[in-house]
Amino acid sequence: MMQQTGIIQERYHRQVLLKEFGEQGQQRLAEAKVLVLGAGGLGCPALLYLAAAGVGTLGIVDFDTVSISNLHRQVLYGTEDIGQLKVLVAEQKLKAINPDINILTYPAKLDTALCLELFDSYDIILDGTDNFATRYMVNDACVLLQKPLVYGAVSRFEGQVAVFATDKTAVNYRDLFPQPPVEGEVLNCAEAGVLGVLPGIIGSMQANEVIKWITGMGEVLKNQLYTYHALYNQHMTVELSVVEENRKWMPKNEQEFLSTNYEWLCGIGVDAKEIDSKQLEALIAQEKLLVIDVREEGELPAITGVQHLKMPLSGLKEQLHTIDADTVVFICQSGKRSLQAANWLAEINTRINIYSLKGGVLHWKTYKQ
Ligand SMILES: Nc1ncnc2c1ncn2[C@@H]1O[C@H](COP(=O)(O)OP(=O)(O)OP(=O)(O)O)[C@@H](O)[C@H]1O
Repeated sequence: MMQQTGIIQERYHRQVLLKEFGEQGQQRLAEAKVLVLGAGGLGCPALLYLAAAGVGTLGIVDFDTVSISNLHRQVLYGTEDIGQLKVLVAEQKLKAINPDINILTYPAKLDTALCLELFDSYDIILDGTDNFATRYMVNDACVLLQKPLVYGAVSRFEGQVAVFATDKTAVNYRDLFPQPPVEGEVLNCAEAGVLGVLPGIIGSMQANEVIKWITGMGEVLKNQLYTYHALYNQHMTVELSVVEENRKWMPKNEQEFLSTNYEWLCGIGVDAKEIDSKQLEALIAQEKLLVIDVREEGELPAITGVQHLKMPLSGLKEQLHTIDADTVVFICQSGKRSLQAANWLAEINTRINIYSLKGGVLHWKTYKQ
């Protein structure tokens, strides 16, 4: 036991030497539980440094397997790992670096239910994922569960880092980016490219923020956004503040969170927001469905058999902010105006599940006969 303690002391000797860190810092790391989301470009360097530094428990979530185009930046993997699950290779490599820590792997695609299941048992979350749907979801889960979140992102030669803390004055991802970008506006690494070393820098910075948060050393990037440009060595720290207006569509409780479709609100599957009459009948059987008829006054046939609101398309834009329900279905005569209405609401609302009835009332009436 004495000998093992000696080896452990030697392993961490150079960081324990730092008076700001010391034995207390090492102890705090050993007791900490850190969850890393995504074992890709950002997750790999972050995991390497967190494991090497002696974080007691590391959780890793990723559903993906290693591919050859990952290898220039995902430094935990080698050519022989192609085709293997990232979390399993990562676990093996990290264990070889530091056998004294616990590693828990989750080979799954993170969704709302998994966020609620996992986040609670960790002290801090590091987001190394690469898509907007996951970032908004992770942010909202961390706000709901009061978990600190270390955010990072890279594209081409630029990267950014921020820490979303848990107190009332703390900024979160929605203050920074109120709306997901429209489809195609921001390209991911696979489309835009990325210099391999950049996620190395940004992921390492995320690990540094985690270590500072846990040990209490220095200052974390709370209410600040750090940006870095690798080509010109330009960097900037911007002060951020809470923007209440940006938060109005955030889920207010776990139930609302679970019923939010993050992929859909980020424009993934936007074309699928039309439903047919059969799907509408199934939705009507559910509670909290709001049906809105966007035809103008006096248009026939009338909608019967389901409670609904009348909001003619001509005045709808002014009324959009009053719409509040888990699920809304817009209906018009043939399905064109209702699709327009659904798009308008989707632009300003990131929480409601919004649908348009394909074929409109005419199709629905025929279906019911
Ligand atoms: N919802 C999610 N649940 C679990 N893992 C996720 C989720 N979203 C993204 N990831 C993981 O985050 C990692 C992000 O890594 P990175 O940005 O380097 O891109 P990549 O998907 O590995 O590669 P490329 O974009 O070049 O195909 C990936 O390993 C991906 O599988």
